[in-house]
Amino acid sequence: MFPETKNGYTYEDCKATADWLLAQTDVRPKVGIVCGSGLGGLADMLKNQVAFNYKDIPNFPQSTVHGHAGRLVFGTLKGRPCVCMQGRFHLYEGYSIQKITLPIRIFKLLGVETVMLTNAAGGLNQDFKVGDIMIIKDHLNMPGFAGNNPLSGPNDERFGVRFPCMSDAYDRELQQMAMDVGQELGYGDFLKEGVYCVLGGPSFETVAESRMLHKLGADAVGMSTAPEVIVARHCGMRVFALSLITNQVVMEYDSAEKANHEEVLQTGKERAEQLERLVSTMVTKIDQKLAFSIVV
Ligand SMILES: O=P(O)(O)O[C@@H]1C[C@H](O)[C@@H](CO)O1
Ligand SMILES: Nc1nc2[nH]cnc2c(=O)[nH]1
Repeated sequence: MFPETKNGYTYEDCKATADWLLAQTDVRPKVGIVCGSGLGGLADMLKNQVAFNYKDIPNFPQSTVHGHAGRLVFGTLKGRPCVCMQGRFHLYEGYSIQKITLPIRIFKLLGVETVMLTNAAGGLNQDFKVGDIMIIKDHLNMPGFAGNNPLSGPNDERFGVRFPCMSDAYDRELQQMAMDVGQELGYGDFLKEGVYCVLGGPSFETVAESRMLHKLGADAVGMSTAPEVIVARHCGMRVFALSLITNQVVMEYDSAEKANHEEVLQTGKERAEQLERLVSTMVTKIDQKLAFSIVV
């Protein structure tokens, strides 16, 4: 059976969860990280961990997907206080769009200022290869086109405005920082940028759908991230996101390739180390930048 779905969480629901967490850890995170399919190793990098299983956190959904451990981990990444979702929620798990994005509002109430999201995605851009890391510069929110937006329903101004702007959703300074860090780390050959398209899943795309998405300007397709980004921007957090291109989307009828979750997880394993180094190096630079802006 599908997990329980609740349509809408109040500010008080989110605050109760955030306060429950804050009472059990001294970590006061400034950066919140969401790990995509097979990319949960990032959370293991945190030192001085205080970790919670999702099933023990009030109001939290449960992870049901292989490759999503279902733990919220507080700790320090290279000395910087962070909180990390080792596993995210997806629409296809049967949760409401408000429920899959609930942790982002909890991030906000924990004091997070910058959200960094990773995901596994299929490559539509013909110049992309499996193993490329795509810095997301924009998204196509297909569920939103059909009226399924995480901000649907009553708006609570304590989170943000009724009609938030999304033309600057992905922080341009952080995109540039990722490019610079990637170059420094020698990732130039496999670091790309592009537009991410979210679909509801869980079925992968037909050939006709993939061709359509490519024509619409999508470089990669997945089943997450955009709803989280909308909620993060609504409540004023900075956003950085990247996709690991885990498979090439099938665009030809005579192709023998078949998309599958095992390939997605396998590619995650092969690129995990580089991806973790990119994100963790950025965290140290974001922190320096914040410290600098406070001094100035
Ligand atoms: O959580 P992400 O977006 O990384 O997960 C992707 C989309 C599906 O959940 C799964 C398909 O293999 O990977
Ligand atoms: N929709 C979708 N999600 C993915 N996640 C990882 N690969 C893919 C893909 O090819 N399509």
